[in-house]
Amino acid sequence: MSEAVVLRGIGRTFAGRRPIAALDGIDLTVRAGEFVTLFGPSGSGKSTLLRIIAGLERADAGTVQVLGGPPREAARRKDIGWVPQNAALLPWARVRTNAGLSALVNRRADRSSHPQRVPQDVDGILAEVGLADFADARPGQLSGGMQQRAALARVFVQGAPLLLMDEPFSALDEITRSSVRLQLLDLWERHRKTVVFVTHSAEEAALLSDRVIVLSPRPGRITAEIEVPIPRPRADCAADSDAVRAVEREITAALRAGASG
Ligand SMILES: Nc1ncnc2c1ncn2[C@@H]1O[C@H](COP(=O)(O)OP(=O)(O)OP(=O)(O)O)[C@@H](O)[C@H]1O
Repeated sequence: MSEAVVLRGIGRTFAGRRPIAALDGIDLTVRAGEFVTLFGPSGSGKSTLLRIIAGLERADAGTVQVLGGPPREAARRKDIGWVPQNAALLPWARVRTNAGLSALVNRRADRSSHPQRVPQDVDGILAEVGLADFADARPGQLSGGMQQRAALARVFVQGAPLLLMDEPFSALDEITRSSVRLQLLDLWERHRKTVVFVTHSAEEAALLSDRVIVLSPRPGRITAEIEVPIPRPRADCAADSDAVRAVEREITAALRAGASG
């Protein structure tokens, strides 16, 4: 399948005494294996859109197709992995258990075979995120950055073809954040899952993404789509290469133009 997510005319208004129009007329196709970032001001509906793709929130208008069907079907098949802002690891379980848990639970919950979901080797992925020596540690023994790397390992072990990440690094300090970001870049370039990512960092969006979708202030509408032409693998171009800086400037300019238009 070449299209992982297809959104057509998506709108969402939250009811209330003063209804809040969060999203309006969103048309977006995410190709299988693409890394797409949603970028926009606070309140532009990024999390709402991610939740609609995950099947956690309904759209009032438009249609949503995820992996060829309704989002809830994909979620029921455990074909969607979610990375939240906080690592949300089980404090009493070792890192290896945490990383393997969702894959194990999914296997038990649903024994039918889903060719798109390929659970990965736990220790192999922990090694890829640099946690091989901490597989037997408990989350409390890890730094914040290491905990978030364990959360990344967990979602890659799960083997879901579509990963949704809602500001996964926003709670980290800047130095830790740039190192975990490179870890995700490396992991993604090896595994090439479809990712829809939300961030407030133009630098992060430029470094990680194939394409950046810029949203206007509320109600969120797509005001720009920026293809990132930086060749992969990108680990060597680190955060301060001229190519990343140029894309970062383009994203920031598009955000400003969308906010004023
Ligand atoms: N359950 C809800 N009930 C009422 N209003 C909501 C609900 N969820 C979101 N909203 C409103 O919808 C708008 C979009 O929210 P959303 O969290 O999707 O934006 P965002 O772009 O992710 O923001 P941020 O960057 O600050 O996380 C906001 O004005 C928010 O207050």
